[in-house]
Amino acid sequence: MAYETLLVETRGRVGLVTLNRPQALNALNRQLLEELQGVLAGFQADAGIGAIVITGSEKAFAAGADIKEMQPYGFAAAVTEDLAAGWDAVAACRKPMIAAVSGFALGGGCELAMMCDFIIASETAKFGQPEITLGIIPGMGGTQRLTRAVGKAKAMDLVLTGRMMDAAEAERCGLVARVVAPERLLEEALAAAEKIAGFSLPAVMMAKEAVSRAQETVLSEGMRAERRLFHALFATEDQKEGMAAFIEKRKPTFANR
Ligand SMILES: CC(C)(O)CC(=O)SCCNC(=O)CCNC(=O)[C@H](O)C(C)(C)COP(=O)(O)OP(=O)(O)OC[C@H]1O[C@@H](n2cnc3c(N)ncnc32)[C@H](O)[C@@H]1OP(=O)(O)O
Repeated sequence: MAYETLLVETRGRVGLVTLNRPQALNALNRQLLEELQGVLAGFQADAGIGAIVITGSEKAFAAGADIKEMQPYGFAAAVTEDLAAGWDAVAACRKPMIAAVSGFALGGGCELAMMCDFIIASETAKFGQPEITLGIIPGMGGTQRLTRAVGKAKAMDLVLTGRMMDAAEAERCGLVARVVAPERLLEEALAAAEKIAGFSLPAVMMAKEAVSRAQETVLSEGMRAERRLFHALFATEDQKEGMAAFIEKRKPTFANR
């Protein structure tokens, strides 16, 4: 299938999505959102895909939501169309997603990266929530996910000043999991994704669900959720296989059931 705003490939068990609107620094418009929703639904349904990498260009992961598309909106249209709500479907993808970020990840670009389960950044990456400079605030989860990722002080600094932070600062404050040289970015992200895709998919999905729960609830609720997911995995063939393989000193072969 051909897309206008994305390049879509599979590399082994990894689905690779490259944002592809170079003329607009990968600004996230309606068409890109619709195409991304479709691609992720396809990867979700494809038993051969165990993890997903979302990346952009060397200059920009994404420079935010498309300002030219948003500019004519009034309050009534924003509220009735629920502007930005379509991104919830992207964040709801149940397979692990890694953002491989080079260059600008601003506004919606930073928010898209934060919808992924973790971010691997090139040394050239720049993160920010500059919406305040446009007379708005983040609308794709920036005030919420950024605050959970980096804490109130840093989130307030970024959201209220609209400044950018570089990859080193983003790693120091916990937004980014790893920083790598620009030429190693995709290789590193694909290797991490392939590694994840080699594990039992039910275990991977439950691990993702359990860690994600920690972002949303109090400790006691999160502990209960973790315990139930942990118990449930003892009903899988993969648990038997994984533990038998350890005891027999061999590599496990997971069947994803
Ligand atoms: C989702 C919400 C609700 O949270 C809201 C948002 O995401 S609002 C958007 C937040 N993002 C921004 O404010 C960043 C806007 N872009 C920039 O500040 C700059 O483009 C830059 C600093 C990222 C890069 O600057 P520079 O290298 O000088 O490139 P430009 O000439 O500015 O850009 C090239 C080209 O891309 C177009 N562009 C860039 N960003 C966007 C955008 N977010 N939406 C639409 N178009 C964008 C820019 O207009 C240029 O196009 P042309 O004018 O050459 O046609």
